[in-house]
Amino acid sequence: MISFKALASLSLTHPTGILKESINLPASKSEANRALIIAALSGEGAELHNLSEANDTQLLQRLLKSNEETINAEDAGTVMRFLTGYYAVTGQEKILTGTARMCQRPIKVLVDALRELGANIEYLGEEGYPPMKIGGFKGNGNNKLKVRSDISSQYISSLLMVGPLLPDGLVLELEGKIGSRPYIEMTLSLMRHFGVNADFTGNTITVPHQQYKSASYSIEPDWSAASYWYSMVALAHEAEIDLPGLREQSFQGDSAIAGIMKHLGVYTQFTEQGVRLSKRKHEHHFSFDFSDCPDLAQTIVALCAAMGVTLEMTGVESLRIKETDRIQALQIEILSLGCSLQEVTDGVFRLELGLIENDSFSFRTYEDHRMAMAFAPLALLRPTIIQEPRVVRKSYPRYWEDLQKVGFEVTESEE
Ligand SMILES: O=C(O)C1=C[C@@H](OP(=O)(O)O)[C@@H](O)[C@H](O)C1
Ligand SMILES: C=C(OP(=O)(O)O)C(=O)O
Repeated sequence: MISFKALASLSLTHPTGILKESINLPASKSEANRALIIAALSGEGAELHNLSEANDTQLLQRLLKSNEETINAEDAGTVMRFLTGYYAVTGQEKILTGTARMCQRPIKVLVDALRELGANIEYLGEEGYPPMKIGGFKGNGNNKLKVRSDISSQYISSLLMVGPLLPDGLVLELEGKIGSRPYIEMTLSLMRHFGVNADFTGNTITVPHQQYKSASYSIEPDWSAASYWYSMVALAHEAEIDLPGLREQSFQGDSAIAGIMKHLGVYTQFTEQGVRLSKRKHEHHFSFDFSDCPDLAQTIVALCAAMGVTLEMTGVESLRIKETDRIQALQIEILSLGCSLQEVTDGVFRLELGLIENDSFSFRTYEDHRMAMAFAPLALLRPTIIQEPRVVRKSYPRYWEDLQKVGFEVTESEE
């Protein structure tokens, strides 16, 4: 048994290229982390099933029980943003910090909005970034706010979840482009599931003052994690992969992967149990706007580069402020596939193809789980080394074991 947690890098090959298996995906960390915050805000009674084994969810569960003054959100964006709203409005005195990268991920939009609502938040380092000291809520602030929605939807989700607790509720007017919109809808859907009404019309979201009600909720498997299995099916010689538990009517915007992959070589059959993926012909050019599903961009760039599909993509502005600068990380890593990714006009990126000349690949992961998971399927083409494989723990800790289940040979690498 290999301890993937301890490895500096690992080597992947797939001797047959034939994939036939049923894979139990981890539960969605996005759904789980909303449900945990709502459960904490509603007091007793919320019953959550299938909570994710993802570190982001395990961490939030631990932190919500912690009496420590200093709270470390590590590299988890939802944990940082959701706890900021939660501690601020419940008046808990906390110092909230994270990894070095987390302290470079902006939080000003959320902090400004919470201050207007009556929160007391002080930056302990650079203005606009964690770490922060939170405490002492005076709940008589202005409850009608204008909030920028073009940087991160997590600020909006954080505000919405505490909205029902505010004495006069909350009215948010979203300014600018609405990025990652399905994540805002997911927040509202889960709030409704726990008995709270909210209205989203045009650019305005209204959440009256109300109480969350107890309910039970079973977290759906993670559609973002499913995207790597789509990639593997597309690159395999033969494949039939079942992903039980996924729903066609999902709260997760990343279920868009089913539609995307119609063009890129995978047929999705929705069954009573979940989905069944099989191979179909792919197109040779693909254009897509990732504004609603930014976490799928790395999967699609790596896959198109490997399959020789030219790609034009937009809606990827937020990629620069995630676990790493994902645009830059992609630009560097696809060089070994002979490809380049260039911004051709403002916000429009084009993947230019080249010849794959290497007999094997080695990919760096930049402390970003999605770099590791998006490039690993390329081991179906050439022996592939993935550096710092432990990054997958953020959302999909059993990823490497699941690859072994479908016949990948996964060994420790010297590199
Ligand atoms: O709310 C959420 O659960 C998330 C929202 C998205 O972030 P942005 O809103 O910052 O794009 C997404 O990239 C992230 O993985 C999870
Ligand atoms: C961007 C991500 O997560 P977060 O922003 O929650 O750290 C992600 O999981 O791809």
